[in-house]
Amino acid sequence: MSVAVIIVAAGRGTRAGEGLPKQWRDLAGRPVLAHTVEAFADLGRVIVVLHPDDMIRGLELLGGAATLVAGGASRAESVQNALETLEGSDVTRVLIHDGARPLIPQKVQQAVLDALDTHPGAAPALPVTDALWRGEQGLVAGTQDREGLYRAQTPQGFRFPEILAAHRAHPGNAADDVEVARAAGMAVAIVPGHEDNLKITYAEDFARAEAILREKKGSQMDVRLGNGYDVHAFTEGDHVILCGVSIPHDKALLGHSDADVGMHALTDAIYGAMAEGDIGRHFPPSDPQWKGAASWIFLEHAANLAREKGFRIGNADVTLICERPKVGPHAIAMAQELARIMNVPADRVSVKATTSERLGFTGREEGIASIATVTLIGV
Ligand SMILES: Nc1ccn([C@@H]2O[C@H](COP(=O)(O)OP(=O)(O)OP(=O)(O)O)[C@@H](O)[C@H]2O)c(=O)n1
Ligand SMILES: C[C@](O)(CO)[C@H](O)COP(=O)(O)O
Repeated sequence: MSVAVIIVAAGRGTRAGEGLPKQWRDLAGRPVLAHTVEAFADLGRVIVVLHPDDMIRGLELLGGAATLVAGGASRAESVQNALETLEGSDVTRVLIHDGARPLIPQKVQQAVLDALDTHPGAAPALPVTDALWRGEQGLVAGTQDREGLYRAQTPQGFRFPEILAAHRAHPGNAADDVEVARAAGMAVAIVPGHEDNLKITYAEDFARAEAILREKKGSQMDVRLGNGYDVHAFTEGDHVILCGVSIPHDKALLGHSDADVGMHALTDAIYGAMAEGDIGRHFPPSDPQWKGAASWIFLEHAANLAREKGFRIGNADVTLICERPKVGPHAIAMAQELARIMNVPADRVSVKATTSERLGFTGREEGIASIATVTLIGV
């Protein structure tokens, strides 16, 4: 079973008022959309549907953490655009989620996926608990029986071929994908939703979402800090590889692997935060299979191990210490490459450089040193 998650975020958020569309506004220090994407990081392939005007912003925020697709004029069109990109893939199930629901609990995602074992569609919802009235001109004009009424949430999950066919057949203007699925005759199971899974719709919803996040973080805080340090000496050559980026230079770095000193420091920082030793413990230099190895193998292993142990990478900060080559022009590409390998949003990774004022071995250009710091956050 291969799962894809479609996060629709191509709307303009008009009801949330003026300013940036709600998915790009700040929620506890990061854009709403960064929270939403991160909530699905462990599930499978993530596709984010964006307004065509937002594609560059999306690339900067999400880097390699998601595939970006341009949205349409309605939510249903946006969803269909994403579904079409999956045709011919190995995806068998899709979860379709509002980018504006950043606090989606993992147990709700799992309940939807589990229900797809027995139903072609499944979606979370909460029973209506308040009394319902009809109103006219500010007066109560009657009551409405609430028996059997639910407040619909996302992610709404479906078997892939059926929902693609349903969207293709639908005339448009559906409130959600359950409506599209039902129009095609698909049975959709209701699974328990969650009060935290609010859809940010109006400006005041941001304060509610912040409060929920604060409460969650307070009760779950398990933050680990790791540091890493590495040095590689120069040898003859015509380029160096730093944080996954190849830079022409009049020397190369000497090492058992590709000598990517920045990536090694970062990898050791992740292992360190988990008290899991260092690269040498997981990839012994005595083992010939790692000779000349690309360092992304080490970094990816450390990041995956962190995830397996129940952590997400909060942020990573790498400093390269050298007189030459100049790192500045490559720093953004380096940070994006590290983010892609670790599968974290690009705004959580920093690469910077300093000289040592011509002092010491780095000052004499005998080699390059690197230090890295990382936080791991228990989830
Ligand atoms: N053409 C559209 C319209 C909506 N959405 C997405 O569908 C989700 C639910 O829609 P809603 O909350 O109504 O968002 P907006 O359409 O942005 O809000 P508004 O109606 O206030 O403008 C949002 O994540 C929104 O970005 C989308 O991807 N494409
Ligand atoms: C899909 C949805 O979130 C279900 O509650 C909702 O229908 C989409 O948002 P809107 O406010 O109805 O546009």
